Amino acid sequence: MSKIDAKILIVDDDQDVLLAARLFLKQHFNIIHTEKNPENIPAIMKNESYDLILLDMNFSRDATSGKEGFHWLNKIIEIDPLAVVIFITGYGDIELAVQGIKEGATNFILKPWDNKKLLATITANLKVRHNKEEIEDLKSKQKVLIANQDQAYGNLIGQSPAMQKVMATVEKVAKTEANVLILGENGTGKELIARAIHKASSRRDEVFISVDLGAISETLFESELFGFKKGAFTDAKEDRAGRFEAANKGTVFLDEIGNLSFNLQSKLLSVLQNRKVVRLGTNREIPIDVRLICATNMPLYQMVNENKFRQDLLYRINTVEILLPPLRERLEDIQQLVEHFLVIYCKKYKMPLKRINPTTIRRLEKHSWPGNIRELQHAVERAVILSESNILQPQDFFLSQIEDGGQSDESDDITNLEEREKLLIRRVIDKHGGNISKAAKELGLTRASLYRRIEKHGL
Ligand SMILES: Nc1ncnc2c1ncn2[C@@H]1O[C@H](COP(=O)(O)OP(=O)(O)OP(=O)(O)O)[C@@H](O)[C@H]1O
Repeated sequence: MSKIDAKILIVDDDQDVLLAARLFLKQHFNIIHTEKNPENIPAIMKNESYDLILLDMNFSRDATSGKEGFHWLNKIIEIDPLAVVIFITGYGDIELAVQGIKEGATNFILKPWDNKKLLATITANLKVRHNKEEIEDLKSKQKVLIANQDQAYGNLIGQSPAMQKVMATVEKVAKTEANVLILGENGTGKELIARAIHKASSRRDEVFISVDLGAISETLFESELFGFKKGAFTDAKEDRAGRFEAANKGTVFLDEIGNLSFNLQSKLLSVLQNRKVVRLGTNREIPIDVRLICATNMPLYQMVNENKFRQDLLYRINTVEILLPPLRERLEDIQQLVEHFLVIYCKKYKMPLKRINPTTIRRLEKHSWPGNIRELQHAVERAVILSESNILQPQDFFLSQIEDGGQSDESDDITNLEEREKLLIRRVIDKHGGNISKAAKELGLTRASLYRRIEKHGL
């Protein structure tokens, strides 16, 4: 019979117990160590790591209080927080043993024991150690993932009074559990603000799950958000947790909430009211503990008046509201943002740090930035890639003139068809903040043919 690969320590002041346990367990497990004196536990554990420890509850003669057992249990957990400890106890001490489990023991076994039962208890509890290790491993991976995710979003920049006010609200609201509604045009930084609230909250070590409601179809809404059981529908090949469940103890960010149909608004409201989800294909309610942050670029209050958005849902999500002004209303932030993105992109493309002169900044301040900060970010990235010089000039940003005052349209001077096409493509891409899919749609092209034209014109 092959032995189970496990290292077990038995601590008991009764030599007979140690001997009997050792002889029996040696037949089933690789390494068995025994110790008569609990005082030696710290020294032993300094050099060895055990998969499981069997620990007597009372050491001194006639002792029955279990105090010693608790003392040594605490010591063991202090040395190895993942330790799996099984108390060895007499019939009269069951209540104490149960107390021991509350204090951190994994299980208990009664003396004199039945060998089969001892074996079954040890085998079952060895898995506990394995599970604890797996959980620790997942937790540390989660930390790395969270840090990585945050890095992709970067810091919140903005010295304009409007942004300073937003930042002060973020700081205040982060300390609470209040639901937050962030309103603002596309690309104004709604998700970045939501992440900043999460990062400054007591949930910062848990996950931040972002759900783009505009991208989830009516049919997928429930399975994506609430999860499903294997077989609940044709493609449900395995049980799956929904985003709410996955975000448990963390934050859920529901982006584009204004895009939800009336029917789905009711389903969402019911989950928010009950704080429970039911996976598709089951009846079991799963409690969820999430911080809710919603965002939209749609006029929710007007939609309520037009019966397009439920008033009760609005009141549930808007405990605190943050309004992000468009970039054209906080021009003071442009210089700082450009410098911020220059550092990021020069590093990304392994170039010496490029600079920008005041004339270029003034020119950027004149642009209306319909795609807001995302558009500015893409414009800086493009300028970093394409500009030959170390100091960026207005022309490096390919800004269209028509939006910036309306007096002159550079296309008026262009009679060459190729040049006109180039200008038009540049403008539409700028208008959509660099979003190729949207630009292609507006131009009536497929993404592939837009890419071909971008290449042809060297855009
Ligand atoms: N104040 C800011 N400081 C630095 N970077 C910012 C700031 N605001 C936005 N950004 C950057 O601009 C980009 C767009 O921001 P974000 O995705 O948060 O906008 P959004 O309002 O959620 O957009 P959408 O409405 O399209 O979902 C991101 O890369 C973000 O890091």
